[in-house]
Amino acid sequence: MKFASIIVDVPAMQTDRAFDYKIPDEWQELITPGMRVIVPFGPRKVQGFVIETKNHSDFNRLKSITELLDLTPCLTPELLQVGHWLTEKTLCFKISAFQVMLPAAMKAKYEKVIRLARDQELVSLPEMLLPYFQKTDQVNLKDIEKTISLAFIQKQIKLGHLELIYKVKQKTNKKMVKVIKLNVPVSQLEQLINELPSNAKKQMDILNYFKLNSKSQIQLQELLVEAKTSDTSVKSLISKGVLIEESKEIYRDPYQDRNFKQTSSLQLNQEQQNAIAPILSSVKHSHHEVFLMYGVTGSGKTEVYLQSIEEVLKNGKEAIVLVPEISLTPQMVHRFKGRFGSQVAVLHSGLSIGEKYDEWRKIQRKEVKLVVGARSAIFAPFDNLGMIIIDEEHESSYKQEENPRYHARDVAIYRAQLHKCPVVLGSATPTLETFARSQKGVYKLLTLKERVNRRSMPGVDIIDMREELRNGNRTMFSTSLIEKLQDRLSKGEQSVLFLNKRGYSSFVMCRDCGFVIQCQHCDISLTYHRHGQKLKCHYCGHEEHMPKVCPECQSEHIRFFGTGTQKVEEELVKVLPESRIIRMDVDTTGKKGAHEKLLTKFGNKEADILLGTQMIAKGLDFPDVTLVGVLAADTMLNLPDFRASEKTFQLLTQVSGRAGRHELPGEVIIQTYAPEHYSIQLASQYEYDLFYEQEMLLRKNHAYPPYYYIALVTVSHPEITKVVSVTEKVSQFLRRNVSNETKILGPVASPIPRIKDRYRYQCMVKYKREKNLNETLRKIIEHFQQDITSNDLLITVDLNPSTMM
Ligand SMILES: Nc1ncnc2c1ncn2[C@@H]1O[C@H](COP(=O)(O)OP(=O)(O)OP(=O)(O)O)[C@@H](O)[C@H]1O
Ligand SMILES: [Zn+2]
Ligand SMILES: [Zn+2]
Repeated sequence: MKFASIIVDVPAMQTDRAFDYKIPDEWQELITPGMRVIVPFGPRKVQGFVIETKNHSDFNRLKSITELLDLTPCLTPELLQVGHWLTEKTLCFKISAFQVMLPAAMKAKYEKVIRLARDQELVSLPEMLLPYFQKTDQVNLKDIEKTISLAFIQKQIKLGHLELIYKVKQKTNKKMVKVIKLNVPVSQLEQLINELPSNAKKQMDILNYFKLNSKSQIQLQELLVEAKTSDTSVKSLISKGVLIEESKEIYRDPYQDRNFKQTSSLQLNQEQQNAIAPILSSVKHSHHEVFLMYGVTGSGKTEVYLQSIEEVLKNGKEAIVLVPEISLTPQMVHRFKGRFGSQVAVLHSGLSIGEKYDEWRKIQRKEVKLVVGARSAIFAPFDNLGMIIIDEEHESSYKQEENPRYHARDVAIYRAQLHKCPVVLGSATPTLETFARSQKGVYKLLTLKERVNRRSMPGVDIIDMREELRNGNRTMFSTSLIEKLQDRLSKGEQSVLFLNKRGYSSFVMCRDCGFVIQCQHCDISLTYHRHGQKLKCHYCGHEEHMPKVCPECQSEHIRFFGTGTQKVEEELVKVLPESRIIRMDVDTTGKKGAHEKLLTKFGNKEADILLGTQMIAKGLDFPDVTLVGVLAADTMLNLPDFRASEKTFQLLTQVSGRAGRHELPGEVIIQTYAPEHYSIQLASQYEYDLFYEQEMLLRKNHAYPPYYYIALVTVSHPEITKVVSVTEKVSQFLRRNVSNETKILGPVASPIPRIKDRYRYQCMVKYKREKNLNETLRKIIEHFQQDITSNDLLITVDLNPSTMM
């Protein structure tokens, strides 16, 4: 192969295509699609992905590939295909699609280097430059910039004295350690020791160490400690040829030094057996199918995953398990490592860049068979996939909120089709989209109605906080919650207190009657804007003034809301001074490993109450937790988001599911200002099916998913007039180019109308069928290309947004 088609790392519309390069003779056998290379591109060198090799190119005067970064392709042929598909699906650049599939460590980083121009004689350089180029012909721009102005350097470049080049740097490299090996047979050691001069005590210690432990190699660091010896003694033995030193790559293993208790398969109950049978059959017949495993919390879904995977591995295939970032708790990792040991790689954002890179390479080298990870693990470079599992499929973290804006579920289904293997989506509260598909038979529905061992679901009490206020309780804890917390304290049982942070401080509510101000056109709460004391609707643009009294009951106690976990903790200590509290939020879990430490502490019963935000809502399975309290159930209901009710229902169900999972029965207290709201009522009764019906009706009436698809176009620019006029043009163009059934809403200011000094406007497309929509959207971006490249305009398109922000 003489030529390669390459996608270069220049994310722009004009460069979003393959470029041909010559393959130098010595690499013609070496280069295959999926490898990363360095190529000249204009004045600089950039990283690129080889997507094809060929014997013929339609272009002449091609440049050559300069450097080869991989010897094994980092993208398999299948992942290359996934990349092309992602580009089509999410309208992203090809380069972004390829890069998102790789660990951050492999992304190129560029360094600007100033080099002495060819033929440039040192003597004719301006004097101030001399010190830099005495010993070398190139200097980092960063270093030279410290003392010499950029303008001066630029002038020198113009004069042809210097040139600026871009050098590609790799972010992280493999971690290497020094290993010391014995270069003689162990049997000779005795004799060698005797031959050493008597003052070479340390060298003797080293040889004795090898002899006594009958080892032939050891890491240098370990040897120094174990044999209590010094670097110089090791060196002299190396110079004598007794030892040799080698560099060996090691993995940064975040779970090293950890023992995972080995577990084995449990006897499945009847419901579990019914659920696993069709999955196993699909595995056995290499048949692609999407299953929705709809099972209440604690019904044993994870055990079904584990046993399905066992079958996959037995067939010599590989599996991917996605879990939401925040539930990638040690508990979850333990369950997989406990069953599959070293066959498991773990990928999540708590790992360092280097650790992630190492876990990824274990997959690439086929040293593991299974990956458990957050969203991006869906791109694990397995080439013989036998199953993909997405736990808590309703979690919004499966959608990436930046380019490429993909949903892991879509990628999973696409990959599983290519590999002819099943996808299992699991949840106690599936998204409406997914459940609707299972009702239509697109996905196969598997149901687990009961908790394992028929344990009952915890009873739920809804506490009306308006009532509490009327009775003179101005604290954030209801009388009933405090009583029950006290009861648990006296019995030595544990409680979980959950504060829903999302949605705080943005909506306006009456503390006396619970009335929340909503848009008269959209059934969505208005957002409070401190600036100008205004309330705005982010869907239709409607706005009004912040009222002085409640429009419903005339009370003056109308205001916007806000409380943090820290505040809750302070208050809690006041009412329950004897309780031991662990607080988990962004502040206490910022440090690496903190999350895990706090949970372990709680698990060891070193605390009575676990207080936290979203991050404690999922996946936790502690036997002594018998009480769950939700401090403000309705905050999320008021987000400007048509999924607000659905998300509230999901969250309440998840949190309630943490109580009474083992022998002791559980209880749940939900505090709210909107006790009659259907998503709170139905969550408290574990009535997913009824919730589904009711919510579907609303979605139908308001033309939202799953009845309609949504595409969101967001325009941003530092000048508001520009933003408005572009968004207006975008909306008009869309209106002209879609069918009658499709609705175009906008232009309207985005829910967050300005970020980092850029104004944001949006336009929403609601459609059922719109075959050419992607093409139309692409045309829009192309049309504004000039403004995008040179005038700081940004147009983002999100097909299927999970938030409207
Ligand atoms: N067949 C079984 N026999 C005995 N115990 C089981 C069985 N299946 C699961 N369990 C146990 O029941 C508990 C709940 O199961 P699991 O965590 O798998 O449920 P889940 O549906 O995944 O829960 P959630 O969605 O709430 O996280 C666990 O402690 C698990 O070990
Ligand atoms: Zn009121
Ligand atoms: Zn509105």
